[in-house]
Amino acid sequence: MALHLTSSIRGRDAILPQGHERREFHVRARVSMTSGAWPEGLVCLAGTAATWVGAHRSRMARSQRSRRSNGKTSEVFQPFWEGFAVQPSWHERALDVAEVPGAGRGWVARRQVQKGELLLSIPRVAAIEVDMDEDMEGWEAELALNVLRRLDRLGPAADPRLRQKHELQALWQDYAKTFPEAPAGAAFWPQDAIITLGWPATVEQLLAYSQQIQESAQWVSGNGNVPRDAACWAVSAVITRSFAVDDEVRAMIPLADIFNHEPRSASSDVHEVAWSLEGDRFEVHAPQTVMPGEEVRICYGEESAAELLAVHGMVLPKNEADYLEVFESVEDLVAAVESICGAPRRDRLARLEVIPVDDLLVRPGRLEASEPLLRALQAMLCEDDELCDPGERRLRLVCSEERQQSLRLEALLLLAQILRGALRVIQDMPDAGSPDLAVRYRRHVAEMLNQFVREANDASSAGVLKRLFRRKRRCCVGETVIT
Ligand SMILES: C[S@@+](CC[C@H](N)C(=O)[O-])C[C@H]1O[C@@H](n2cnc3c(N)ncnc32)[C@H](O)[C@@H]1O
Repeated sequence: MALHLTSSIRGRDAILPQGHERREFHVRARVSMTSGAWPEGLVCLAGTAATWVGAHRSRMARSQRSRRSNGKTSEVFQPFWEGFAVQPSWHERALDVAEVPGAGRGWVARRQVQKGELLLSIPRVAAIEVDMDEDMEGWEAELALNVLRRLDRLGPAADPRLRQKHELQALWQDYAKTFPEAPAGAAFWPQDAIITLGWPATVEQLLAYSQQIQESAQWVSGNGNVPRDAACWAVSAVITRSFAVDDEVRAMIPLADIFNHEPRSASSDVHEVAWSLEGDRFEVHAPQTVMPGEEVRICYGEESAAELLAVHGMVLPKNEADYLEVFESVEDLVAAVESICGAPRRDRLARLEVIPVDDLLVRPGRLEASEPLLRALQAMLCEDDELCDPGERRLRLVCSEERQQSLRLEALLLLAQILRGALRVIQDMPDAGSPDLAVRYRRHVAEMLNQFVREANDASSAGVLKRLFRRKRRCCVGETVIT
């Protein structure tokens, strides 16, 4: 049976420790931003990731992560490896636990590891699980309570039926001591700290997710009769260290939770399935070939910077799965275009509604990464008769090649103008009073916006020059597929 991350990775099988289900993250809560200084029409809300072609991590980056394993760190895990009956045997293992700067501990190759090689095989009985159907929300509460039960940490007034004796209880109690003592995710921050993240869509997502997490902690605290801190610890442990299995089960799997995250987009060719459930054992296979001393990382899912921050409290320098939600809906996009260009477009809304909200995102990297948003803008800017609806919820731009280029240029300049406004707001936010991670997140957002604006400037000056010097040629009718 294949295991997969329920909604973040579409159409592919994988098992990934993941902080939350994307659909849960998208619970919406209206936020009134304090600044009021956002460019008119720029409303940011949750959306989901669309695929895009991103750069793959370089050999250089991998070798920078190479770590000599410290024998002592690894040996701490020998009793767990043997006690949980992990295979292959401790002496035949391909990996060591090592300290990885900036990432806590991670699994490092003791020898060359071949892509697809079996790294860990863990009996299912060693895991702590919760059943999970498609619509189950708040799974983290149930799994956190199960963790506290397994650790025998329920309070005296908890329902006695929840008490559980398990053969691996003592081992789990020791194993759990290796977890971080306090939650690191921004979902546990107070509301005013979350607001300092600055980007409206992120703030909105985080506030909604934080509310869900707080409610889960409340439920765990009540049902387990444990202090709030203990409940938050357990919820944080399960959202940072559990694995989704076929949309049916969520599991804390000892030793498998030591793999660190490798951010990758859906289109990455190294985005291989690392996990499977074979019979009554969880298996982890190497997602790619790794040299001795290099860390083996797996992809937790297509997590944006905001999602990683919410769950894990980390802002990674490079994340090809990242995105920024610029418009909440096509209607917001229309409003932005109208307010900047002064051209009414509302009557086109019905036709434009086929554009998925997933397209209204800015992504890091070259302009091509944000192509769906640029195409949506072109559909907004063109004349009525240049837009063709061939049915099946598709839209096409049908006009001369030259006209298409000019529309693309217009779209680029318009989006750059909108993003420049957003950039100013982000950059003007004072660092004082914001958690360090919020400042890092805002810098990350500013960097992404700056990159887009730079690229747009370069592309538009190249485009203008091309048009100025273009020799007269016959215009042929071209087609651009919008959706
Ligand atoms: C599943 S655990 C991985 C093992 C963890 N490093 C440890 O020491 O126990 C997930 C946590 O590891 C850290 N982590 C995972 N991937 C990381 C990365 N690429 N960079 C920095 N920290 C990372 C985060 O703290 C995250 O919440």
